[in-house]
Amino acid sequence: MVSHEDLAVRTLGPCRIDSPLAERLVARETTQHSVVEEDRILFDDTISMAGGRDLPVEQLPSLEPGGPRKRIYFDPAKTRVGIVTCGGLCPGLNDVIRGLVLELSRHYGVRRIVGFRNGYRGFVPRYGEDVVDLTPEVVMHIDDEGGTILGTSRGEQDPEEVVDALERLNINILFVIGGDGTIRGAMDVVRVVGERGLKVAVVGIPKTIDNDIPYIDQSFGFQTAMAEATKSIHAASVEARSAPGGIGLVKLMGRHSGFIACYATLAKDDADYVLIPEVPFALDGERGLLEHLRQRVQERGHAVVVVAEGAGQEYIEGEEPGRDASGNVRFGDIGRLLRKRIVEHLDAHGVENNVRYFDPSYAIRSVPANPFDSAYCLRLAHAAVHAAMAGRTEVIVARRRRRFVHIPMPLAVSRRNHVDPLGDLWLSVLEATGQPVRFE
Ligand SMILES: Nc1ncnc2c1ncn2[C@@H]1O[C@H](COP(=O)(O)OP(=O)(O)OP(=O)(O)O)[C@@H](O)[C@H]1O
Ligand SMILES: O=P(O)(O)OC[C@H]1O[C@](O)(CO)[C@@H](O)[C@@H]1O
Ligand SMILES: [Mg+2]
Repeated sequence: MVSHEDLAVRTLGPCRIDSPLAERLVARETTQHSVVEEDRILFDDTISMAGGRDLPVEQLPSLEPGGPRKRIYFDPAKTRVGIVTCGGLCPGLNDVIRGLVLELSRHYGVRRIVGFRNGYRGFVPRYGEDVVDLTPEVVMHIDDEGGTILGTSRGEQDPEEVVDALERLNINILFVIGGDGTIRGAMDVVRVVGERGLKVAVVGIPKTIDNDIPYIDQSFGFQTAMAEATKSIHAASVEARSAPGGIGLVKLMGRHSGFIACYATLAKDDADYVLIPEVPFALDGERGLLEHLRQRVQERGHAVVVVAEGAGQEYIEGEEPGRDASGNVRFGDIGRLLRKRIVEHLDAHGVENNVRYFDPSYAIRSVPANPFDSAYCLRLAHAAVHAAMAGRTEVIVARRRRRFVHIPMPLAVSRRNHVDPLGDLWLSVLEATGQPVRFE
């Protein structure tokens, strides 16, 4: 259970400098729409969860609100900022970079902002990466494109070398935009910064199309990626309905969490089956997927199956899952395996079938953010700048139940966000598809 201590945010020191934004904050109070900096946001949101702790309200676990402070830690005129993007692509990376640069320069008056190229390797001299000066002019229209203007990478780098680069460039604030691995890397940087007695704030903006960062409503780019995925589900459905025994099979990204598969399915409401890593399924047997699918195709003439890449890995034989440069598992292709097994099963039962396999893969994450995600990215960037200028460190900024909050990095990587097989989302998927609760 998350405790009060888990939610404590680290700061570099007292805020003694008047914020250039202070005037705008005078009339603010805690309402449904804002939380003042002196207030806290309760972690639990049901009576049973909060009541179960048996604590007075002021001792209940609570989060520090995000947003501007009246006084800040860093002197903007003397502050130098670094930005890095790491891990896989995600719609909105450029929006976040743009938002950070514009907020820092226009509202705080920070004049020295650099981007490190290609993830954490951009700090390490042997890669020979250049450093990019980021000005409002440079970033103004970068949100029109997907990807990241800074480039990104996977693969471990020595945090000592990262901090060497921060020292060489006199960086006071480092913004890291990335997923769980990136946040772990940032925690190593914070440790080395502390060991060297430096005052560098490290603030993260969590990025993942998989939506697997816990304790937050939704990661930026997720909505765009899942909207993009619906196009493949629609195409699969059209193909399936247009051929005798048509079966549209769509494989979507989602290594450990099936959020994209679930939401894209709900958005399109065309799929008959959704398979995700969190819910194991039997393939064979009377109550297995293949037999259910055969009956469905015979009854309705067609079917659509959506599968997340991490689902059903136990069926991929003879292949040890590989690892990428960061140590993340590289799964076998469950889509191809399903296609083969579906064809074999229906052929064996003399059922005509036409399987159309879609693997949109990188296409769903390399697009520019949609307007909702763009607005979200901008607000996350603002929150990250406010947090860093106020000397917060080893935190990510995020929206939780519609409030912007600071979440300590150790908590953000303490577990993964999963689709709960007993939760509301999976229930909605079962209602939408009509698939059995379990294939067993
Ligand atoms: N456990 C870890 N400790 C320190 N650094 C890490 C760790 N895991 C990953 N990193 C570093 O963080 C960077 C990005 O990690 P990774 O490739 O896992 O992507 P990610 O941030 O998790 O994003 P994605 O959602 O795309 O997986 C890499 O440079 C990697 O070396
Ligand atoms: O091929 P890459 O770039 O390593 O990324 C693939 C992985 O990245 C993710 O999109 C997460 O960022 C996963 O869904 C996917 O397995
Ligand atoms: Mg990751």
